[in-house]
Amino acid sequence: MSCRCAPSPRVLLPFLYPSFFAANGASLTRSRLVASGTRYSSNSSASGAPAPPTSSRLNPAPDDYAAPYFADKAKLMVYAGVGGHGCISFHREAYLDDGPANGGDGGHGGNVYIQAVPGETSLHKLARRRFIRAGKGVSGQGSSRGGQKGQDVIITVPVGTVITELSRSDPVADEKFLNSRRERDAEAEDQEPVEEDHRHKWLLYPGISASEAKKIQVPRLPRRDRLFSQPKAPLYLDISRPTTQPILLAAGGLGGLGNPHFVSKERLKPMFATRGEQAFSMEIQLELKLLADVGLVGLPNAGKSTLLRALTNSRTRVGNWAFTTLQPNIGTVVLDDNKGRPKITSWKRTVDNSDQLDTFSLSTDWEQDSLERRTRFTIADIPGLIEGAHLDKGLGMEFLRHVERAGVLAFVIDLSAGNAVKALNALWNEVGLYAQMREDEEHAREREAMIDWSAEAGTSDAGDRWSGQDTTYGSSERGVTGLSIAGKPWFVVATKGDLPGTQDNFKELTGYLDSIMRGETPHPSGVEGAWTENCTAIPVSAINAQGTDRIVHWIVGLLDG
Ligand SMILES: Nc1nc2c(ncn2[C@@H]2O[C@H](COP(=O)(O)OP(=O)(O)OP(=O)(O)O)[C@@H](O)[C@H]2O)c(=O)[nH]1
Ligand SMILES: [Mg+2]
Repeated sequence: MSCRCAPSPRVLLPFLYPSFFAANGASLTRSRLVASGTRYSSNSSASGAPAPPTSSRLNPAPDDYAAPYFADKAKLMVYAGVGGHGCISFHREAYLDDGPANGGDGGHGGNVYIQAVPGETSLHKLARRRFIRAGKGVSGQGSSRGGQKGQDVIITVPVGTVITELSRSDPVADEKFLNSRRERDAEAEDQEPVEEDHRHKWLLYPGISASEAKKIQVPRLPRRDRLFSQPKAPLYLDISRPTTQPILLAAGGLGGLGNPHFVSKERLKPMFATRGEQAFSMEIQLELKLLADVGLVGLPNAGKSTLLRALTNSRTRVGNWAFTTLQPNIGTVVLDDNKGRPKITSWKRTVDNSDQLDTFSLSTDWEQDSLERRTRFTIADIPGLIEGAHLDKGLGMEFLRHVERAGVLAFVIDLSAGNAVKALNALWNEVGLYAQMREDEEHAREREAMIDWSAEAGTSDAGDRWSGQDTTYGSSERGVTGLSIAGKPWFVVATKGDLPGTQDNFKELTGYLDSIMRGETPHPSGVEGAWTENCTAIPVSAINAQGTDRIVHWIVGLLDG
């Protein structure tokens, strides 16, 4: 078992960090500590400063944690259902053995939808599945009985999921494209277009002989449009709010037509029906970007998880070694205990989109802002970053996407682990490189979206193929600038303030932050116009729950704007 943090010596905390002991209203964390059986007093005098206990909720044994299943990436092959075949049948009853055609139509194939629901928090269930298939349409039957429609499938994902199309196969669109090209070529050469052989799309009556089958003249295939049009390629959905209605990913194939559809004066007994349509399939990549209000960014072993435990009820793993946290953890700070008066009064902007069905675009004209009392906010603790994370050192930067959308960034710096200013600059450097990487990706995707890779590109019907589709597919977040992360409000949580010899480090850090606020020193990311308004450093001893109340108040102030 690895050693836990050693009990700190009795330091003169109230004199060194007066803000630990600033009166801040009711203590959120104190009550939890009392509940956990360990009593601390943040007003304890220097002489009575409690030594951290050997084991507590904030200094737990390395095996005292809860790790829910979590996956933030998944790749899926999505298959819509194929249509059921039409039926070739004739009415029969006593004394009428050769009645009229009565074959039923095939059922349409099932569709695949995607929907973001608030209860979901991870993609781990989808990450284990490679394929999602909607139901096939059932073939039609005699006595004009139509086949049942294939079962639709709804993929439920957490809010904050980004869906990117990797590839698609649409047999119907491909065939349409080939037909139009054939017609164009024939027109260019001033010839009659060669009729396409549609025989493979027909079903012939099984009772007829091969020679009879050869003689059968099938009519032209009726022109039919899919009930639902496919989203425009390449699909890119950024679902940052719960979707009130599922979003279509893959439309099922049309059911085949039964033989009564082909009855005519000349052909009273059609011995054929059409087959069900082939279905659309698409490979998609799902990427979850957790939507926390606050993101904790820090070097490994800085004390991020201990801080999360001190601020919330989270039971994330804490250990005295680097990379204790291997996957993001989310904790919730409850501001309103629902027992009457809220502990802290805070307001948040909400968007009223109740009339809208497709609510996945980030900003549109119909949005109406309104104020709502904030009763809680969430904090994301991610694995530690190290210098050179952008070169894939340590766990790399991939977890930074979970704080990319956070309203506020909290840089957690260990005051006992070397120069705090250097650590802060190293973190901002990695965050800045990450932001740049994301912007490059966005630009590449924008360029990609401008090129129509579909088989129908350049044909006249390429436009109307997608015409029924809502244009809000795709993210309005595109075109982010260098301020996407550097423009966010941020502050520093200077942890492990209880350890001796950390005061000078803290002083240097506050001096550095003051000079940033005064504009004498550039923002640590080096981005022009970055947020430098109120970047403070809050000293805490998370292991003793000292100074953590101030963080809650500070965050609420930043979130309220
Ligand atoms: N003395 C003291 N020790 C602390 C404090 N906060 C955290 N620690 C200790 O620092 C060690 C690392 O804490 P963690 O919370 O696991 O650090 P982390 O930043 O989450 O680490 P990774 O998940 O590896 O990135 C543990 O042994 C904690 O007990 C503090 O305020 N004071
Ligand atoms: Mg951790």
